[in-house]
Amino acid sequence: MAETRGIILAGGLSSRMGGGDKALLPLAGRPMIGHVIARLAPQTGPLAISANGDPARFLPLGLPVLPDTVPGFPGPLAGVLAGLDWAAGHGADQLLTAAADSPFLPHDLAARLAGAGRFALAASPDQTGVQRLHPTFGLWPVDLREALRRALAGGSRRVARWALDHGAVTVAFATVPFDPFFNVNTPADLALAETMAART
Ligand SMILES: Nc1nc2c(ncn2[C@@H]2O[C@H](COP(=O)(O)OP(=O)(O)OP(=O)(O)O)[C@@H](O)[C@H]2O)c(=O)[nH]1
Repeated sequence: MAETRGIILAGGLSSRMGGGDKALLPLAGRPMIGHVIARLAPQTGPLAISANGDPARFLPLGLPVLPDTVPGFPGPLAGVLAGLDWAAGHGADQLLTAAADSPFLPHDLAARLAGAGRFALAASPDQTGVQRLHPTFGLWPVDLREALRRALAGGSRRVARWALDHGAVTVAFATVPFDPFFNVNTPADLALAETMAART
């Protein structure tokens, strides 16, 4: 059976939030990333946090922190690469990824993605019913990591495009009662997440 490890993508600049770590902002009594850990941990093997800078700020969460290995802030794909290298180093076959700023991710994320194939990305319909990809939520085969490394070295930053070009299938999730991939980018989103957390 395939062994899977998981990472929570928490790098990036959080510029729409005014900088700092979105992942550590308090939401319903704990850091936002705490909600993601609580939902993801039962779904996969060992977890790590993908983040840059001083790892000590994540110490209370008790998970290893993986810095990006691509210079600058090239986006979440660099975090996926660091996660794939970490998973490969521990003999895992696959990597489950989730974003730290989506505190209501599906409880059946891993099962649904794994049921679709060895490389799968999540999607959900927008308000017009069109399926939108959420490429930070995926199940990635470890053996694609050298191809991803080359793509990043060549300047590729578009997660969804790269994944679809490498055989990823998409898995559609329901948005009732709300979109489980709702993500917190701004202070207004954080306020909305508080009201959503009170209802979950
Ligand atoms: N490891 C890693 N994660 C990233 C990087 N950029 C974004 N992420 C993560 O990917 C997810 C989506 O990021 P965005 O909201 O698009 O970008 P952001 O930098 O967090 O926020 P903005 O600056 O407001 O766009 C979040 O969970 C981020 O923490 C990166 O360069 N490295």
